[in-house]
Amino acid sequence: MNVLVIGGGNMGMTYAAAIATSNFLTDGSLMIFDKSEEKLNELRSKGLFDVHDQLATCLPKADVVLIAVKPVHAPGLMAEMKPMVSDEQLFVSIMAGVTIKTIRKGLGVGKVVRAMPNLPALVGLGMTSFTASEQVSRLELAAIERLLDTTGRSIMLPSESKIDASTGISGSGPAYIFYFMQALMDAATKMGFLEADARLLVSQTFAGAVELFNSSALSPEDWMAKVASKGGTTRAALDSMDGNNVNALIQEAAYAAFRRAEELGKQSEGKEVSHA
Ligand SMILES: NC(=O)C1=CN([C@@H]2O[C@H](COP(=O)(O)OP(=O)(O)OC[C@H]3O[C@@H](n4cnc5c(N)ncnc54)[C@H](OP(=O)(O)O)[C@@H]3O)[C@@H](O)[C@H]2O)C=CC1
Ligand SMILES: O=C(O)[C@@H]1CCC=N1
Repeated sequence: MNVLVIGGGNMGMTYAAAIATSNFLTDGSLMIFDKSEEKLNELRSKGLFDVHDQLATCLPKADVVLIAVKPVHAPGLMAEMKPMVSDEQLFVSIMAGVTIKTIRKGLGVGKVVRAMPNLPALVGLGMTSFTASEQVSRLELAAIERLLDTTGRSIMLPSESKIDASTGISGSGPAYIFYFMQALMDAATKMGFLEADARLLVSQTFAGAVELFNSSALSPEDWMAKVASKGGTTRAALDSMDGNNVNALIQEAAYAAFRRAEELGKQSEGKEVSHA
């Protein structure tokens, strides 16, 4: 199988490197295409893949094409790709808010997988959700799942609406965690800790809590109860968060991302977006 990654930015480079260093490709080649000379030099210096600066030299040879450019570049890229693609090829897009319908129409093809990864893919701990057009076979889906899993874990979802929902949870989710980390670091700094110490206190606390959570089937609420003693410090903090409706506010934020993903999808299809 020949795989082509289009766009060698954060995500494209991450996927290409993960595929290259995994045992995903037992035969065929891994190609990567970008337009910027600086990016091309960086890609070449890795020595991991076959780097192309022309679509014509790589696109027709690809069995699977992973599209990893920014959504704003999608229309121009698809117009350039269209004369060189065939219905046998399978297209995997990780572009946020670009629907399968838009890609099928833009490229004039049938087999499209839409995936929503997240940034921890950079360190092999990504969470990717994906769904596919009905033209993609079970065998092809299994291969795509293995490809996505080179950057962490993946989950297949039944619809694009669920992809939009997962964008509000796992796609944008790392930023919510960083938000919480920043708030705790700000508190630590106010309490007089040096920034390096604040960073250690916060990062080890997050890492330890996640490790604990993954060590059993207990819910976050079960774990909260284990940390909090009656009348103790944790109860004081949790009561403060409950009093300020923090749970509901976090849910509202996740829904804001979900709604924005839906809006972007509609815009990619040229539909009006109502802000009612
Ligand atoms: N970052 C994240 O957490 C997540 C990102 N995504 C999605 O991943 C996609 C890629 O994001 P990211 O890697 O951060 O973006 P980057 O801007 O880092 O990478 C995109 C790359 O594609 C290049 N490019 C632009 N147009 C073309 C073209 N026509 N042909 C070839 N290459 C082109 C860009 O070059 P140049 O810089 O010169 O424009 C750049 O090198 C986006 O669609 C985003 O929605 C999805 C989930 C999470
Ligand atoms: O913010 C965004 O639009 C993209 C999608 C999920 C993460 N980053």
